[in-house]
Amino acid sequence: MGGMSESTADASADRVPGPRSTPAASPTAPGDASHPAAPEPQMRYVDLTGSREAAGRSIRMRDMARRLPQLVRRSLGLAWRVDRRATVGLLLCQTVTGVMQALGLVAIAGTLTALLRDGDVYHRLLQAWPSVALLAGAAGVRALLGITVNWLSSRLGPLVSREAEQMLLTGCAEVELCAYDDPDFNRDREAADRGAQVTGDLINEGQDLIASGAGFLAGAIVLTGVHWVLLPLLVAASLPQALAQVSAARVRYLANLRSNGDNRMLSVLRWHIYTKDAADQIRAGTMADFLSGRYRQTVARINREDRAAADKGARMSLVGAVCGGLGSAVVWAAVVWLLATGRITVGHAGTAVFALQTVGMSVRGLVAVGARAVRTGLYMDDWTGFLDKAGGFRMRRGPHRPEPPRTIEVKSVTHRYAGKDRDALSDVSLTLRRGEVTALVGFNGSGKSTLSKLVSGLYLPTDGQVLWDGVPVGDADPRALWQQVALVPQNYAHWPLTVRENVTQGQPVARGDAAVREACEAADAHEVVDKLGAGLDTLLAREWLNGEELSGGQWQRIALARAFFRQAGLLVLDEPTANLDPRAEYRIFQRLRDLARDRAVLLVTHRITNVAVADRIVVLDEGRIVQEGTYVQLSQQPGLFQQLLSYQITSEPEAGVGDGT
Ligand SMILES: Nc1ncnc2c1ncn2[C@@H]1O[C@H](COP(=O)(O)OP(=O)(O)OP(=O)(O)O)[C@@H](O)[C@H]1O
Repeated sequence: MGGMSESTADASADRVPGPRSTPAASPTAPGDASHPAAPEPQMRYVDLTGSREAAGRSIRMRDMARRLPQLVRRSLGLAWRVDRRATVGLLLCQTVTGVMQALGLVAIAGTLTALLRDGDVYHRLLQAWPSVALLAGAAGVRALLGITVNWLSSRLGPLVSREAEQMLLTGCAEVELCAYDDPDFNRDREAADRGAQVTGDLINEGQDLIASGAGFLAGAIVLTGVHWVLLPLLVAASLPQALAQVSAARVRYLANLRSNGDNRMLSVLRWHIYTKDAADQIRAGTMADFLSGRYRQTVARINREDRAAADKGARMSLVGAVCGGLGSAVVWAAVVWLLATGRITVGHAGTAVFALQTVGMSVRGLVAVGARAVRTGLYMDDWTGFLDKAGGFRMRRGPHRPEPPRTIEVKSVTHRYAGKDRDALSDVSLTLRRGEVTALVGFNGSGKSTLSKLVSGLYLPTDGQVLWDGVPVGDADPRALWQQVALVPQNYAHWPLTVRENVTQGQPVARGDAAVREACEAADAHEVVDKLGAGLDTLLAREWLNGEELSGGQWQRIALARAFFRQAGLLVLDEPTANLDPRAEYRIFQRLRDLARDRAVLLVTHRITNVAVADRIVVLDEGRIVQEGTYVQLSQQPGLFQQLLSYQITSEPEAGVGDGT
């Protein structure tokens, strides 16, 4: 088959690439390595593969025949999207290859007919040479075209995969934040990620299908020209082998699907074992043996599935090959019979031999590549399905473009996370005002961070309303709304970018570095920057070339500078001083009043002694507001605030005393 790309022969096409994203979930039922006698729970990630299992079961001859033209169109569509000229080049090459194949077969007939004629050898050779020249020329052109097809396909494949990844990244940025709390969304996103990785494979597979199709057509035309009975006979003889290949492909796909949860588990374990995040705890906790044991157990389960699928596939292929062999014997017997009964000449019989080989190879190629393309198509369905509906969570909010808010009203808001059986917030009402600092305090899990995310429009409430100057956040254009939000979340990002980019978040302002330095000073991050080798140009990533690593508190100062840099009408600080030393913490709290002059500030903190800076303190307990007032009012009122205050005064008698400079 001219033009069939090298990847066709690559057995690695059976691989199922694991999800590459940072795992969001953590193992849920760790065993106890110190008590090997205790039965170890078989921890596995749940993987709901119902619909994909059904799709996998559809890898049958009929479905495959229906899907193949769609897949070729899809592969060409993708190629067209990234490089039109290369796509046209590929199609041209494949068409010419098919024509050359047919010409080659015709030339064989001409050569054999000339050579087998009566007369002297010299005369016969003279008559045969134009056909021999055509045969050699066609073979040479096909070889060249094959190389060109490989070259163009291998250029297009990676481009297509990168494009598919880009589309996925864009798709992910367009979903509601709550999507990430939904297990179905996370599973679909991982599946889509894997689909994006294999999109490039479809280019090669599409080309191989076209090449096989062209080879089949060329051989079929020539074979029918020799005698009409040969083609249907050959196709019928190839069927058992084709069926066996398709069944083996289905078995492998379903085995991969069954190992999906385990593959995800492996990627989670790999991430924890490889990366720096947990490296200290793996060592100090002597967890290496436990983790690699868990890894081995999971791999063993996957291997068992793979082995069973390989054995079953091999058995099917064997039966197919035996039936195929018998079928071929029938076809060859037919050729001999046609020759013996004078229905075809010796020259035609010779042509039939070559045409039979061409058609047989093409049919086998069509089935083998077809089965693989259908499997690739199923993975790609995960990708396109996800893009079409962004996992069902695409943001659909209104067009309103908010100004810096004067008031933000939270009106009887109730919020429940996906899959939870209780509300994180119940019937909460409060108003934030420009020029005021509002503090949220309460025990862990009382709903403070949830409320701050609702106020920022990151989540939309399950019930009730959050109104920015009277307009529900759901009616606002999310990008325009978030341009008015400066947020320091509890877990702020350590972007592997320069200090400048970390502060500007890639959105510099006209005042340039002067504004960046001002924000750094307000957050006490200037002390950090001054000590860095390249100042604002320093790359904050140790593993990277020329990068520098910051301490936890230094990172928090950068995160604060990031928020102070942003010209936004709402400043949300969720535990902004958790990692700061007492002096830095004191300074930040002192600056809050200044910052609140032209914006609304929402402060979430456990530093009860420091919330005196707030104009109003809201005390949350189990998702409900239980107290509200000034520091003086609440500290004199019996209730939860007094209780929280008493714990902190006992444990932090010195907090908030002087700046010590
Ligand atoms: N993404 C989420 N998905 C599901 N449940 C969540 C999620 N985030 C928080 N919760 C639940 O909502 C409740 C409130 O959590 P929230 O983070 O708002 O509390 P918090 O007061 O900020 O706690 P902390 O002081 O520990 O930061 C908790 O019961 C928590 O388990």
